[in-house]
Amino acid sequence: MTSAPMRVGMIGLGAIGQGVLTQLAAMPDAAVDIVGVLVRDPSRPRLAGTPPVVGTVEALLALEPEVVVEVAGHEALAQLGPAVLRSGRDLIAVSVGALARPEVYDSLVAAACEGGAQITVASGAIGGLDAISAAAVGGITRVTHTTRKPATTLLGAEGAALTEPRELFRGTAREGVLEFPESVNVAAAVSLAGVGLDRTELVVVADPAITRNRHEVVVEGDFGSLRFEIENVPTTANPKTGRIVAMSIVRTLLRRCAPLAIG
Ligand SMILES: NC(=O)C1=CN([C@@H]2O[C@H](COP(=O)(O)OP(=O)(O)OC[C@H]3O[C@@H](n4cnc5c(N)ncnc54)[C@H](O)[C@@H]3O)[C@@H](O)[C@H]2O)C=CC1
Ligand SMILES: O=C([O-])CC(=O)C(=O)O
Repeated sequence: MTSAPMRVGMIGLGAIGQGVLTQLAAMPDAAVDIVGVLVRDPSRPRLAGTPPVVGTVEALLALEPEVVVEVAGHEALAQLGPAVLRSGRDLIAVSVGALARPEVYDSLVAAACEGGAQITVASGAIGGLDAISAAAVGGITRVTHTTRKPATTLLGAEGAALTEPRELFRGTAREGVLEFPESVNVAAAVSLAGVGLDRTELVVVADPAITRNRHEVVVEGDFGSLRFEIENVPTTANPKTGRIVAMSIVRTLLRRCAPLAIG
């Protein structure tokens, strides 16, 4: 017996959104149907094969997705996420740095409780969230997260003149994810898995010698210690964003209906 494909709505059709469509197109056996995508301008011509586009969250929910994916940025998650959750649909989010604003955190959690729905933070450009959240059960003493991206990615034209790495930020994850809303959402994910946004130490470095987006996380606690490093190939559409982010969305969707779920 085959079950009906999972009905998925998506908010945003930029580097990650297009990446999700491309990955799914290469997986014809994946039982995932993107029933609609919320975009800023639905009248704009789209590539052949693009799912139906809509211009409001109400129109997206009218397409009856069972789950909605947010890949559109902090403001979109803050403004549109509550309506999705209140309608009873689960929300898979990547712009998780938005939760550093207490009022956004509170409104998303309240809407999830009201709708009986769940917010899942996709692993996005990072990994190890499962181990960090397990370690948090026993007690974590310290978490440091260092993000290095190519200098031009973080500084634009000014970065081209850099001859050595420049530290752009050192402080709490809460401050950093709001200062770099398109570059270190991963630090918010690590924080929420571990010791929270105020106790997670974040460093952001613009590095003229690298071509990939690097994240390094070190955790110490009762469990022992953990060191996680990843070097992400940037997407062509948005060099701040690694290719793996779209892959993580597809993986999160497939996990929802898999008989065996890993991690
Ligand atoms: N957790 C993670 O690992 C990562 C999270 N991100 C987050 O994902 C966001 C999206 O990343 P990309 O796709 O690379 O950005 P992008 O800039 O390529 O695409 C974002 C798209 O969302 C659309 N959009 C924005 N607000 C919207 C709204 N209210 N309604 C409909 N569409 C809207 C924009 O028009 C744009 O097409 C980033 O801003 C960042 O916050 C990005 C990379 C990694
Ligand atoms: O793709 C990455 O390297 C991470 C990123 O932009 C983010 O966390 O916002």
